[in-house]
Amino acid sequence: MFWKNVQRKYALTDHGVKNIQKGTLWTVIVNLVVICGMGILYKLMSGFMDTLTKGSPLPSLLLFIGVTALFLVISYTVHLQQYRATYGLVYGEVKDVRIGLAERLRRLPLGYFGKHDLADLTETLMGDVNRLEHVWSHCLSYLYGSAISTAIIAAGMLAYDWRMALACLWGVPVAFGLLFGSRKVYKKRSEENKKSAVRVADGIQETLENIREIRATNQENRFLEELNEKIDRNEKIMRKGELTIGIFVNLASVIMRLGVATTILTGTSLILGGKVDFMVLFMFLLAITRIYAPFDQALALIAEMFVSQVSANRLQEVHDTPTAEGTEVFMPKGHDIEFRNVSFAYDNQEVLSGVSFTAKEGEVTALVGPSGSGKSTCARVAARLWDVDKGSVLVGGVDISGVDPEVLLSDYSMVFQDVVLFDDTVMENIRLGKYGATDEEVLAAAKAANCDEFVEKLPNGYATPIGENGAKLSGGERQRISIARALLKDAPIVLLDEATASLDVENETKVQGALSRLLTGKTVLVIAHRMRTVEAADKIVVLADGKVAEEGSPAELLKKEDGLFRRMTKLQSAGAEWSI
Ligand SMILES: Nc1ncnc2c1ncn2[C@@H]1O[C@H](COP(=O)(O)OP(=O)(O)OP(=O)(O)O)[C@@H](O)[C@H]1O
Repeated sequence: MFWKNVQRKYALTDHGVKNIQKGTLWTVIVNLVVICGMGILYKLMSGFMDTLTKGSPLPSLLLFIGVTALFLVISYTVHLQQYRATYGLVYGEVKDVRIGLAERLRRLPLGYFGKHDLADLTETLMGDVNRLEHVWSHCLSYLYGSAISTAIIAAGMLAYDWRMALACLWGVPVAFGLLFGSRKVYKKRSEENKKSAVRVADGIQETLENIREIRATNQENRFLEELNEKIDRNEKIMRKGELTIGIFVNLASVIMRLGVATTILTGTSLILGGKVDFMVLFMFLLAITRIYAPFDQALALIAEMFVSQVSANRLQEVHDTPTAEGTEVFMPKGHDIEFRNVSFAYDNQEVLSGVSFTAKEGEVTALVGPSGSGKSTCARVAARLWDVDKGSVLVGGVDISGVDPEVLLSDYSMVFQDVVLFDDTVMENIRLGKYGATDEEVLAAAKAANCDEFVEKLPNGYATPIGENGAKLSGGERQRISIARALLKDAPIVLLDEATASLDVENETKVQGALSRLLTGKTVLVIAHRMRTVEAADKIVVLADGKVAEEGSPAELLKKEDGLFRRMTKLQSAGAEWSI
């Protein structure tokens, strides 16, 4: 129960908590071995005292050298074991926790990423894990081990002389009580600290990502001033936090050290009263240094332990968020996509409400409607990138909310307007469409998507790296890579979001040819802003305010006198005649 709590509280893996247990055990052994060393010293001293006071023969030096040498060997061995169990094993834990987090993030529904920005998640993966690593390696085992060994030593001391034991030990519970009592203050400071650090990271990321727009609008100074302000505020919050922690930790350390003074005072008065001899005081003074040493180390880090709670909670939040799970068996009867009374909301803001329509296999179904009417949301929901709130989406009669997203998505090809590319070569970016595709397959898909024309001009052809998110390519070139990916994947369902919008007329005509090859016999859901894109569609679903306003073939809808589709088509043809 105790260890389960520790595991959850400090976001440890099963393996990690076992390492902490091991580290605790070795810390107990180390502390007890060191106290035995004190015993050897005490024995030597009392031998000398007896020689001085009672005239006993000098203790055998050879025996003491032998015992000390043995002690050193044992001490070295147990310290090494403790080091391995605390520092050594923790590095494996860091790796496991990061991999576990990344795996979890991979399986989370997209909605989660809408609520957390990139800087925040990067901070969790890197900063929070780093902070916890320090606590796992430097604090937990030391603190728990010291608590156990002190309890054992304290029991021995109390049995030997309870007055001296109390004089020695009273500072430990008081100091730790003070620190535990002030935990809330640390937590508050550290939450403030974390928020302001994420705000700085956000500000830097936003400025770098939007540097083009910032320069184009001459807003550099304003952005820099805002960033400076965030950095200044963060520094002030950090200083305030450090000061608060420093005050409590130093106060606790002073209280604990007062134990030395009370031991000397009590020991002296007991010696004067003839109740104990000097060697008892000497023994307790030796013991006290050993009890304080590990706690001193823990004291310096205990604040970090409390502060790390905020990081652990952030990690735990990722682990507690339900992942998009489902069965790995997906055997639909055909690939019709059926929306049954689907409602969906982003952050309680309903965007789709009671949407019902069917996109048939072998047909092109176009989603049209005013901006913000919910077309892209429909496409995302159709691929389970988000889960619906009410109703259901069926593919070939199977409710997709019960299918593992990875398995489901192997049946989808997607070409969206905002193409995502990786900092790799053209070849590898296309190969992403189909895991393990041969070079020949990749080149055939690239050719069909009309990529040859721009790739020939690149210094290393298909082996040319294209920069972060394809920064070295034009919008049309990026989109052709995305179409090549979809062609390579050749999945039975194709989602297109204005796939040819960034192409010039000549390229659009060429790519349309490739697209028609891709679309033959598939279930195609096209999101179209330009009405001429959907002239050849088999069916049109018109969305307005998240509801289906009209449905039918283009010809049927054009006949509707006061229809939305007819009005939009008319408006766009009027727009086409207008020019600067
Ligand atoms: N990630 C998100 N979080 C919150 N709200 C969102 C998110 N994505 C879209 N919305 C909102 O949902 C509504 C529908 O957006 P959606 O992108 O589906 O519309 P659309 O019809 O595709 O628009 P457009 O034609 O302009 O691309 C809009 O009001 C939009 O502001």
